[in-house]
Amino acid sequence: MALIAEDLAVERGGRLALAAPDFRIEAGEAALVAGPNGAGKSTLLRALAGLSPLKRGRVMFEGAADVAAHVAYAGHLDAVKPALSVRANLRAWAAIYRSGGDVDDALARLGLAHIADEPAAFCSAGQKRRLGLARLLVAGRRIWLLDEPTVSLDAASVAALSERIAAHCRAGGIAVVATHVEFGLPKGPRIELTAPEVGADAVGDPFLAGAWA
Ligand SMILES: Nc1ncnc2c1ncn2[C@@H]1O[C@H](COP(=O)(O)OP(=O)(O)OP(=O)(O)O)[C@@H](O)[C@H]1O
Repeated sequence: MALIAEDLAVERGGRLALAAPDFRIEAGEAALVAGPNGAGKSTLLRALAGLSPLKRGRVMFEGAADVAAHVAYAGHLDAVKPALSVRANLRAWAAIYRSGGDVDDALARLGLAHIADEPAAFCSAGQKRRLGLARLLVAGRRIWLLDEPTVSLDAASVAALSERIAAHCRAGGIAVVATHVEFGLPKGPRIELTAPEVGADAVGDPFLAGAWA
């Protein structure tokens, strides 16, 4: 019942973007993915979601390699359709996941019931983020991948998110959370990433190299 990664490496733009330590996350655990800007946190989540191909290594869930089929991914972009109502946005996601997830229950749990019939275009940044997180509740997937989920959230919403993740893990789910802001998470491994070493021929980060000065 564990999510296991071995020898993972991913290239983006022709350069090594991720070289992750091996990890094993048991059912009921939440893993914290930590590391400085550019260390590969988003790349790791994208790889687990099947959005970035592996250069090396393997990922397994319950002994099989089709990890992406078990994943619900909340990335940096909110994927909100502004012309649709808040409820219609979530219904569309429930249909995509074919989960039969309870849309109105998810809206209520994320504090969005009062704006369910408003166009999503009217949502504030935090409300859009909560709508993105409500997708997880209707997805019916065992593995939640969350990339900086606290961005734009107020303190009450961070506490509610923490409780939703805890409930997911209590039900036997797994969460993989990349965050610079450590908030209350269920127990689980800490996956510490460092930026892969760049070869002498590689182009470094011009910002970090001081090229703006
Ligand atoms: N679309 C892309 N094309 C090429 N390289 C990319 C792309 N996106 C990210 N990278 C590179 O991949 C490496 C890892 O980036 P990633 O976004 O995974 O880091 P991160 O740890 O999530 O950073 P942050 O804390 O800033 O969000 C960085 O060196 C980055 O420059």
